[in-house]
Amino acid sequence: MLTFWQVDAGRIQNMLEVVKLSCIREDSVLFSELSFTVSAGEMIQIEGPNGVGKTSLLRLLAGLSSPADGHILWQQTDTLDDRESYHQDLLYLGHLPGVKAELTAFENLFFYHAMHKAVAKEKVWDALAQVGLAGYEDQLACHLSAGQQRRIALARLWLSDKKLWILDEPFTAIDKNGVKVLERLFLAHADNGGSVILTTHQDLQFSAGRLRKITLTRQHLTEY
Ligand SMILES: Nc1ncnc2c1ncn2[C@@H]1O[C@H](COP(=O)(O)OP(=O)(O)OP(=O)(O)O)[C@@H](O)[C@H]1O
Repeated sequence: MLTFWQVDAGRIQNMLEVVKLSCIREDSVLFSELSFTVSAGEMIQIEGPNGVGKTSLLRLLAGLSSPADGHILWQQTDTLDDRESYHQDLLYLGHLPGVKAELTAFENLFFYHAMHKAVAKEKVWDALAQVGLAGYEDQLACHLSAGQQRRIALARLWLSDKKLWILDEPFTAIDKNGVKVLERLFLAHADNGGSVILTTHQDLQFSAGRLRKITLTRQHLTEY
């Protein structure tokens, strides 16, 4: 039997199905009748101009807000019907770093994971090293730069066994080398059968066809 992490190229499954999703903010329709699927092993970039609704869409996908209309299915089940299973498979990183200023880099990562399941301290140290924070583990987050604080949040990805990563502007404040490291991580995740949905205004350097782009325009959707 196939496990999630052994995706058979001939049997790529649709993991996430977005069906006729509509989003209204204040009195304004950001998008409506938005439908697309995300398969295991796929990386998707949601793009579009400022204010078009990318963050709003990711928040809907992560279950942090409710659509005006439509459905989001995870492995053929409506996420509203089994929110718990969906969230067990989901890692969402918002566009703010989401780190506690008064905790150290190590404490931020260790306590975040301890809330979900036990994690070995060595793994936390290793994850911080992966994001270039070796030597900064015991620094208070508030004493670190914006990019370093963002790296604490991103280090969660190295500890993650979640299938679906939804990442809002993960490259914000990250330097060029850090962007490359993240691109390699996303590719490895997808090659292992994971799925990544992200927003960014950057041009990413994946080989042709590896990153699918979905462009939001006011009330329109273009996919290529
Ligand atoms: N909770 C909210 N209440 C009212 N309006 C909101 C709310 N959240 C977002 N909006 C509005 O919805 C629109 C889309 O916002 P959103 O953050 O989704 O855009 P975006 O495409 O992610 O933009 P950016 O590229 O600047 O990050 C904006 O006009 C914003 O002001």
